[in-house]
Amino acid sequence: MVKSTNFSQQANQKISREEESADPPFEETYKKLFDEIRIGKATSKMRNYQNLFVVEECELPLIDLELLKGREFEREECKRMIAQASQEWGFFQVVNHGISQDVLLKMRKEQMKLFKKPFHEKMNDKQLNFSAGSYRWGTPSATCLQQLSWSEAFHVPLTDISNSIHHPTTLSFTMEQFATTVSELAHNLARILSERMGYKSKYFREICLPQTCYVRMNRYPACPISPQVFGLMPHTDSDFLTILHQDEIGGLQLVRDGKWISVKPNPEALIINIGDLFQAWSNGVYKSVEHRVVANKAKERFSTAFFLCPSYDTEIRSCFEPSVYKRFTFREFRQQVQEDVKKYGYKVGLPRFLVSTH
Ligand SMILES: C=C1C[C@]23C[C@@]1(O)CC[C@H]2[C@@]12CC[C@H](O)[C@@](C)(C(=O)O1)[C@H]2[C@@H]3C(=O)O
Ligand SMILES: O=C(O)CCC(=O)C(=O)O
Ligand SMILES: [Fe+2]
Repeated sequence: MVKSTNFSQQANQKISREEESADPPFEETYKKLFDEIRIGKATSKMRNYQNLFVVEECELPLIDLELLKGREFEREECKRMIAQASQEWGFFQVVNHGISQDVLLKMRKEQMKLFKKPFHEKMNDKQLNFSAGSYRWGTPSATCLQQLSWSEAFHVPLTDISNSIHHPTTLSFTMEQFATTVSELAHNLARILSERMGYKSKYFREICLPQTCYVRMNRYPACPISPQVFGLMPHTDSDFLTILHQDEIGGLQLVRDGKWISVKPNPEALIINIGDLFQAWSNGVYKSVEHRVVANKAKERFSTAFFLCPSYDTEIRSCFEPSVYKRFTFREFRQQVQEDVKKYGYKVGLPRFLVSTH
């Protein structure tokens, strides 16, 4: 009797410990993949995969958006730099971007509080008033360690953010402030990039609506088996453009001239990257570049991203002929990505839509 009481007490303690843990249960859920390490399969695969260890650190092209408020020649120079970085790097960073440090700081603080909640609460949270499926972690489709992302995220459409304001909390209020200001910046950048291609229009304002644009709050827990697993596996973004704010930990890497390079963190700057849809629309002029996050062995890391996406029925076609890509709707693109991820464990992306040359 004494024994069984002890046992149930222990079990209860274990359950409450598990319930209280904020970290997703990576090891338990992906036990099979972790067995790869024990039998030595993972390391040899990793070596073949891509060189994870030798990466140079770089500073992304830095653009001061204050210039957009300057004289005609300053405005022109700023726009030229934005277009040039989008063509050559697919990535750049901006300062004096109009989103106050106060909003960025508040956003990060609220995000940290949110992720501190016990795992089961994040999975089932009713108080947050986000749609089902907003909370994501790991990679359900992973068949090997290289396809597993050691991270958790809240992936929230702008419409959910506006709705959450009906049950005001500091989190919903801060997200609304963040989303409104960052969304405005995204639209301004999209307009500049389209004007540089000769298009003066409200195109992006008309097609990118709050239902399909979203804010993604990422948390990368410290990962004891880094670098055998990524914080976020290599991918390109399925949008027009992404605006990212990362903390001082570092870990974001991108492909430049065929090599992986790591981005030097600058918490005052916002990182902008071109997504697949801008590459298709610009007929390959602006580049959607592969990037990934390397998990940190000792420290957790946070980032917040805004994705500028069109409504699902929008047809994406290139702004000049002959087009490198077939026309596709955003819905078709998303479906193809999901199909590929399910089938192969990774996203194929734009190459699926190339016009065949024979
Ligand atoms: C398995 C995958 C889903 C994803 C593309 C990827 O191959 C790797 C990362 C995933 C991610 C993360 C950020 C964005 O939410 C997302 C839309 C993206 O561009 O890369 C998703 C992809 C997805 O669900 O399409
Ligand atoms: O966290 C980062 O630095 C990158 C996040 C990212 O690439 C994404 O959410 O698509
Ligand atoms: Fe990304």
